[in-house]
Amino acid sequence: MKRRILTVDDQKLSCDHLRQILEPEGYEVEAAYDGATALEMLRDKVFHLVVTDLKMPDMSGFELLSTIRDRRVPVGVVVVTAYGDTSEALQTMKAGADDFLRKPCDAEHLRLVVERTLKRRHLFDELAQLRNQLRGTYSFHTMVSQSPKMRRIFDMIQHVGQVDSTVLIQGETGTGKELVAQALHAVNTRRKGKFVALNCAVLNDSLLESELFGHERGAFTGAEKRKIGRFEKADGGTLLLDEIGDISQAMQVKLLRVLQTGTLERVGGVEPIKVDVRIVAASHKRLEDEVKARRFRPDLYYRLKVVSIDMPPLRERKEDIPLLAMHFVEKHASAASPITEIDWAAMQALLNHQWPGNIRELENAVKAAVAMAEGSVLHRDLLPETIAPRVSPAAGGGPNLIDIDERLPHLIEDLVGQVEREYFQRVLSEYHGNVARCARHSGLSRRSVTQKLQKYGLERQSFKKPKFE
Ligand SMILES: Nc1ncnc2c1ncn2[C@@H]1O[C@H](COP(=O)(O)OP(=O)(O)OP(=O)(O)O)[C@@H](O)[C@H]1O
Repeated sequence: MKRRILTVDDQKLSCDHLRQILEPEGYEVEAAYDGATALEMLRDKVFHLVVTDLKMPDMSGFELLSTIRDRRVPVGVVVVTAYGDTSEALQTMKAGADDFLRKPCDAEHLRLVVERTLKRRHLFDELAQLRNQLRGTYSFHTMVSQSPKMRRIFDMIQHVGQVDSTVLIQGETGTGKELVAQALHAVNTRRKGKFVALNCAVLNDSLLESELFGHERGAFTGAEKRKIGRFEKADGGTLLLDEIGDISQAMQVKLLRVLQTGTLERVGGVEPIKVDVRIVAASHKRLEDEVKARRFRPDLYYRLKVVSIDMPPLRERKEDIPLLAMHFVEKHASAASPITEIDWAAMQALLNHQWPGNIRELENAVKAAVAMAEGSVLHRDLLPETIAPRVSPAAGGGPNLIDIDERLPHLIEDLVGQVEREYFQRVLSEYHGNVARCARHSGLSRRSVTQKLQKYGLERQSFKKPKFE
């Protein structure tokens, strides 16, 4: 299908000039000589891109852009600004322009900007469509991820969830260790019992001991009532011991004893109490190193790491950033902050950041941006400066002030490919390889489904229901 471009300028000559450059490139080009006509044309016909002048007598290009975005017309917009007016260019980007061009338009630059904008729009639209189709495909309990490393962890949780082995989850802060622990609880029959968590790093030994094991009335000054500890509260369920690498040697001994015997004594108590608790331990420190440095007991370490899960940091699974960012937009958007999209420049800043605070840092950044946003789009300058350093207009000068990361289209293309492959795999298996039913389900023609299966090397035969005589 030919890509259709609408040029908007009160100067007929300028529209003709754009047409002369763009038509030989294979685009279908139409012109409107004022904003109101442009809006009418956009209502009546599908356009993929609008290239509008900024200065026009009745409705300015700026107003046209804002109306297009307010009405959520799914079209790319490139604004043509006066030469050298940097602040104007920045303003238009803030208002949701995909890109801008300076007058007089250089043919080569125009071709490049148009091609790039159309490509990005196309990928973004595809991504948005897939997101709707696939809500669910990349979720696992309260987590979302499409990175192969995380998908393996999800499989593992499903697998070890059925047994009661102790699990050690290691990984940097904010990588989702607690969510993994909750998922381990949720897939186990113990989900009928409680999931109890305790951060061991914030308490001194005596407080930690009474928090874990409870205490009897009068066990120490201030112990006015009997207290039930976390172990007892988690009886029949799961106990997450977070930041286990930070507990003292003395506490390690006490904990080991409870793990070995399955019984504990409350502080100040004499009666052994039997508990049936599945232990999940988490640590941002690598316990193996702590053992080598003789700060952590090897016997406790081996007892904890019957199953070991290593959480990859976010910088090693950048393909998850668009998915997670959109997940957090959806999670935190509200009637007062009705964000539905993340613009290109903001997404690029998210992809370029190194995320020392991992997913928690990403969630906080998106949450704050959603709360501050006024329109439906999360723009780059809503993100913290540490993630999206401000571009000073004075420092500009090149054709584009915002440096577009050229890897991004590939990254998104890969993502779309992966998402799509998994989608078709799932639908094929649901309909046992029946292409007609897959086509009906996905709203595509049989031919398109067959092409997709070929593209992703999916053999419909292998999804057929086995026949038994
Ligand atoms: N895969 C994921 N999908 C959605 N949200 C996630 C995912 N992973 C983590 N989060 C969110 O990121 C935040 C941090 O996750 P979590 O508390 O589980 O990390 P953690 O590794 O236990 O952190 P810490 O080491 O600081 O205790 C939470 O708000 C959580 O909801």
